[in-house]
Amino acid sequence: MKIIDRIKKGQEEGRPLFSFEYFSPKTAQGMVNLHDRIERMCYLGPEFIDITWGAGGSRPAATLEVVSNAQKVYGVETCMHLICTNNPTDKIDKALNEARACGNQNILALRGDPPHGQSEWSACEGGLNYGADLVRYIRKTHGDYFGIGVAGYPEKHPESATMEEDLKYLKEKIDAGADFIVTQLFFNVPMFLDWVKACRAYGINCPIIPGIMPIQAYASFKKNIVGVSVPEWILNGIEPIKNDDQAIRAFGVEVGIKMTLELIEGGVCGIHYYTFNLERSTRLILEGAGLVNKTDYIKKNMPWRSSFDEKRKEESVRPIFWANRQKSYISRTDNWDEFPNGRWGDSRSPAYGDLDRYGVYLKYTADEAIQNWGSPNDLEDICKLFVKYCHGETLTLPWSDQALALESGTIMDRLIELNSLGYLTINSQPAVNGAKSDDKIFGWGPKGGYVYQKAYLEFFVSPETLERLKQRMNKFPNFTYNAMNKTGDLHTNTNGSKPNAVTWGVFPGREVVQPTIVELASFDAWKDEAFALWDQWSKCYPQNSKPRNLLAEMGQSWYLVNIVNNDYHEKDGIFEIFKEDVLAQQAKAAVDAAVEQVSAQLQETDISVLKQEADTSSATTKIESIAVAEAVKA
Ligand SMILES: Cc1cc2nc3c(=O)[nH]c(=O)nc-3n(C[C@H](O)[C@H](O)[C@H](O)COP(=O)(O)OP(=O)(O)OC[C@H]3O[C@@H](n4cnc5c(N)ncnc54)[C@H](O)[C@@H]3O)c2cc1C
Ligand SMILES: NC(=O)c1ccc[n+]([C@@H]2O[C@H](COP(=O)([O-])OP(=O)(O)OC[C@H]3O[C@@H](n4cnc5c(N)ncnc54)[C@H](O)[C@@H]3O)[C@@H](O)[C@H]2O)c1
Repeated sequence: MKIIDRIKKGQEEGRPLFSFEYFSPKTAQGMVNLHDRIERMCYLGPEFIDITWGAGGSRPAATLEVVSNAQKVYGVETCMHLICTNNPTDKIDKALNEARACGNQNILALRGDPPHGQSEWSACEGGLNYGADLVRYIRKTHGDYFGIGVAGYPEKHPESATMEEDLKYLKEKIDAGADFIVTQLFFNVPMFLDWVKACRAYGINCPIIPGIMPIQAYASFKKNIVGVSVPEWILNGIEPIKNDDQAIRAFGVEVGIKMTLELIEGGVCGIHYYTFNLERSTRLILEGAGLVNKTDYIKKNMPWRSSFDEKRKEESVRPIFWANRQKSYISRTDNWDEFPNGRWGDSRSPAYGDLDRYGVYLKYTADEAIQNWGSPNDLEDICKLFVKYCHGETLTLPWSDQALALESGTIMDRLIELNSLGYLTINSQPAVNGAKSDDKIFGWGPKGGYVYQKAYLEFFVSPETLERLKQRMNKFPNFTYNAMNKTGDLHTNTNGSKPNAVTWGVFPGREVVQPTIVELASFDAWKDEAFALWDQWSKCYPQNSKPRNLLAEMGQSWYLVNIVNNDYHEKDGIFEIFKEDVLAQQAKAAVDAAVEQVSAQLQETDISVLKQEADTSSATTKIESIAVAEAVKA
């Protein structure tokens, strides 16, 4: 059924609808668990769900797999996003035909952002220009079969010069045959309601569904508010609790409930929730706003819970005797992957690794990249850039969106040393042996706890340096490492893929929590993105230029390595493995300095004088002194 018909029915019945957005997961296990999650969330009663299309046209097969399963297996009305970026019309035809073949009848038609490394939008060869062109194309090729939604921007699209211009093109999309609008996320409800009035005044009369993002973690909140105005009360509420994931989620639910109620009050036809593939916050918002009935949900979805006594209903800890029945455990809890929001999360989670809804990519245009990172011509230039980043002289790298965290200050000198040696670091954490959870530098999680970390380093190295490192590894029995190049050539001493907890916390009255793990499956998924960033960075420079060739070649041949020192008592132990390089560098520096000193002295000494002096010495001494003097001068 078309979404527009569902919206009309909801409007006739006077009930506000709600819907969920998901993205296609990065790992195979994440995909399996997303299906479980979608199935469970269907019991909340969304009118439809939609699945994003990876930026730059990446992983269309994964999008289609989720669409197909949701539509066919769970029977939930599903809307597939489709973009023009990197999608010539033959690919668009293929996607539409496949969507149609699995019973899908709804498309969110989008232009997409400019391809990676490009600051301005241009269509690909054989592709379409704008969202409106895609709407027209779908209508031309499939008539009325699909219901079509388009994107709207309550704070205007960043490329539009004025709101007037933005509304003009929004209307063009509706006139081209779109049925409804879903908006970009926002936090200011009165501003949204004013924008709806402006749309109506402009003659845009179709249903407009506001899209809102439950705040579930500080990092993703920060990443997604670029260009979005956030009311003071939200900013003031979030900053003091930014290191306490549990408090952030609770606050996010509070914000979500308030916005939902205000929007319903403002007369919207429905609300679209950007779930980021997580479940709990969205469910709590819907319950808090009275849009779903908690008891009904538990009865339908978790019959085992409703038969428990009251005290056990909120259980989310895995009893020890379930240890070997992960699937039962996972599907019995709705928040197994939600608290606390770790650095990389768990690769089994559908939400794994995505702080951005449409995938990881270089956040800068080519001009900005060149301005930020210069034009490296050789390895030395690249090492210098990484060293500058560690010094705080440049605030980002392609792999690091933000300046070094406070905790990295404690190992900054060591990081500088490593980068100057050609170990290009992109992530790190120092060892911590029981800091208080409210510690200004290392603390996280609820108050009254203690937190721990194993030292961790992640860096790129040349194949030759990797070989040298591997040879040293057996002298460090507490170290585990994984290394992979772009093609997936793996070197490891981890013997299998068991997750290694590298950050954990002990808090009053709850189980030990381990937000960050290192494991092969997530490393494997991450490495594709890490190497894609070399490629995207290289494309910021003109073809055949030195920087372009250098960066492309490094992305092709270098390895991404992570090392964990499992003995978290050793504060600086992880750096011992690089000692030989440091000593060699120091020895080389000493020799260079000595040669420089001698040659400076010789500059002042005339060789002819030496020759004269030598004439008075024995023949052997004479030849030796002249040879030494000439060699040093050379
Ligand atoms: C609800 C929602 C879902 C999204 N899902 C995805 C997703 O799954 N994958 C993804 O990669 N991205 C997604 N995006 C991001 C979206 O692709 C970008 O915001 C993109 O930059 C604009 O897409 P659009 O369809 O709104 O573009 P358009 O409507 O084509 O507008 C883009 C810009 O061009 C201007 N414009 C339009 N027509 C013309 C014209 N004829 N002449 C000159 N200028 C014109 C507009 O004013 C605007 O500034 C989503 C955005 C939203 C709001
Ligand atoms: N190993 C894996 O399995 C895996 C999987 C996914 C992502 N990642 C990593 O996650 C990173 C982003 O995640 P995050 O949430 O941990 O970020 P974060 O900001 O929470 O933490 C990054 C930490 O690394 C430090 N750091 C940042 N840039 C650095 C650099 N260039 N050199 C040395 N230290 C640096 C920061 O100061 C901070 O302490 C990616 O860049 C990637 O390295 C790793």
